[in-house]
Amino acid sequence: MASTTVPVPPRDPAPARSLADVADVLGTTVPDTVRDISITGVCLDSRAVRPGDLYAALPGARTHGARFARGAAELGAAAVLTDPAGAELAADSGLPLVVVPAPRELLGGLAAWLFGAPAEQMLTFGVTGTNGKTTTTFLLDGALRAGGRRCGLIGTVMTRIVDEQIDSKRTTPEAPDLAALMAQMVRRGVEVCSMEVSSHALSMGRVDGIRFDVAGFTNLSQDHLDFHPTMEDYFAAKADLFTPARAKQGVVCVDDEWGRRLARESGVPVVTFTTLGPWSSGDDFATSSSSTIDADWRVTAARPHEGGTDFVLAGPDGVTLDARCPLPGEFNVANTVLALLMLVVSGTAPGDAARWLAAAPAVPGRMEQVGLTGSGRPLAVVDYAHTPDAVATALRALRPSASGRNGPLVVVIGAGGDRDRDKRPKMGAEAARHADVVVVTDDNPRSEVPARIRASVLEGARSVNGATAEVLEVADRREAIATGVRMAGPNGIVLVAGKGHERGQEVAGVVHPFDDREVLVGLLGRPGGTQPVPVSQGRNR
Ligand SMILES: CC(=O)N[C@H]1[C@@H](OP(=O)(O)OP(=O)(O)OC[C@H]2O[C@@H](n3ccc(=O)[nH]c3=O)[C@H](O)[C@@H]2O)O[C@H](CO)[C@@H](O)[C@@H]1O[C@H](C)C(=O)N[C@@H](C)C(=O)N[C@H](CCC(=O)O)C(=O)O
Ligand SMILES: Nc1ncnc2c1ncn2[C@@H]1O[C@H](COP(=O)(O)OP(=O)(O)OP(=O)(O)O)[C@@H](O)[C@H]1O
Ligand SMILES: N[C@H](CCC[C@H](N)C(=O)O)C(=O)O
Repeated sequence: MASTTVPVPPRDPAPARSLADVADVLGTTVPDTVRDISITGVCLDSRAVRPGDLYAALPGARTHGARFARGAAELGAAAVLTDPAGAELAADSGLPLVVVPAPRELLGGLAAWLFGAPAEQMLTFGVTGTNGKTTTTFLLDGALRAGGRRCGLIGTVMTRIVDEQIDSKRTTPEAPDLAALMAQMVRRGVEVCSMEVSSHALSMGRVDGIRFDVAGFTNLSQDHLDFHPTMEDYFAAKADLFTPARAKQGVVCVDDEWGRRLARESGVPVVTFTTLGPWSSGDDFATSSSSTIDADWRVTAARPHEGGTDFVLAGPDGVTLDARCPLPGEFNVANTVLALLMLVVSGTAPGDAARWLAAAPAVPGRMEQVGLTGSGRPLAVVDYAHTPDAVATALRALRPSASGRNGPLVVVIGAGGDRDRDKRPKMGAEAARHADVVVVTDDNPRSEVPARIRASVLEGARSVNGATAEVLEVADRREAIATGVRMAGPNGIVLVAGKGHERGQEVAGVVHPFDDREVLVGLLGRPGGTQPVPVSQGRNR
């Protein structure tokens, strides 16, 4: 089906409610003089207010939204919801104020109420974890489409309502936008919504007011330690999705210790699975029975092939299922099993789920082969690896292909500014451990000094004992990619990591158009269409 793209999320007005009713839902009251004011929406960004909105003026890390109440009034806001500090700041806006101690905590419930609890009118899948959320939601969405369902998708790469594509501002939208989006989905007959649930979203109440039919957990490894003080806090944020207020049931990958802990501590019933075992690449299925991890389902055999992996999944009561991961990279088997079991626990027959998943399309910017290869050109792959674990995972997945081609494995890598500083040297170190050549460059420096970020990545790359990788610094990303292509040579592989589907490079508050894939196409030429990368996968953990 052809897709259309619109620049901003669609938002229909909500059914009109009186300000008195709104205040009542928030557990407070408003003066009689303003009780009949009509509210037809809620918005927490003064710049996006529409006539009739309740402007939620929230305190933040950088500023207080109440400072922008006058701007909201100019755009037609009908009233302001804020806290006592905001009430003072918003006093000159001329708008009626609804004042509560912690407005962010009430926003999700309010938005859900205003829009008629849209999440309850669809089947909802929520996926969390450090890596794999986008991939798993795309797999769910692709499978359900293959099964003929009308679908909605919300995540980092895009938001989609049936066949309409909308750019995503972030991984998980703020609660008012989410409720409005879901109301649109319901209006357009969406039966199933698959969405990513970031730890920021869970911590900041963006999914309050939604109780997912099935929650899924991929894995946990270091990221976002700028926002979460510790890994423990990061885990707690993710684990919160597995509580009765947020989900009815869950599926948990127990390949890592965090997943095993989540399975033990989950507040909702969960089905667990592991993909670990001595199965490995090769022409024949290698079987495994020795994994000691306790899990309801396990991958017992696997056979990688061009563009994916066929595998056998064994479940309770001796059930076995032949399934296919339609994406390259062994790590995608875990994402596929997660999607498969989320479908199964929601009532899809296992055989149907496996068949539909095998037909799911590739995910933009995830292990995506770009540009022409052969005739003196290397194999170029764009991947969104932007954590130490993902960098290692992506490079491990490509190593067998590099060996097969008898060429070097080159990675072009940077780390984002205004994000977890501690992950930078670790990303550099993983790059040096798993690649032959590391080209360190910029990746959205944002407000930081780019050279300092690069220095941190370089420091990690150069500190690995015994690593033989050649480490280069090329500040300009376009030039760095060209260097990576050159260094890979005709037999090598160049992995351009970190930006995946992104179409901009954010420097000092300005987003400059930039797409790794376009740069590679410029260097290597455009094939008939992008295909999944033909990695011959070995064990890559
Ligand atoms: C840490 C974080 O997530 N912060 C988000 C949070 O910021 P904040 O509460 O500190 O707000 P602030 O910037 O101080 O502003 C205060 C209030 O004034 C409002 N405001 C501000 C300026 C203005 O002109 N008008 C206006 O109304 C803002 O909307 C906000 O409500 O609320 C803001 C309003 O929605 C978000 O823009 C901001 O996201 C920032 C930009 C961000 O980069 N978030 C990223 C890290 C994020 O959320 N990422 C996760 C994915 C992570 C993953 O990879 O797993 C995501 O779900 O996207
Ligand atoms: N199950 C997995 N285990 C380890 N690494 C993975 C897994 N799935 C994906 N990755 C790696 O992580 C990168 C990001 O994958 P994906 O976009 O699916 O994750 P995400 O959780 O949505 O990330 P983000 O929250 O930053 O959007 C991929 O490009 C790949 O390198
Ligand atoms: N969702 C992640 C994406 C990071 C991607 C990378 N390109 C960067 O800018 O750090 C974040 O916002 O931290």
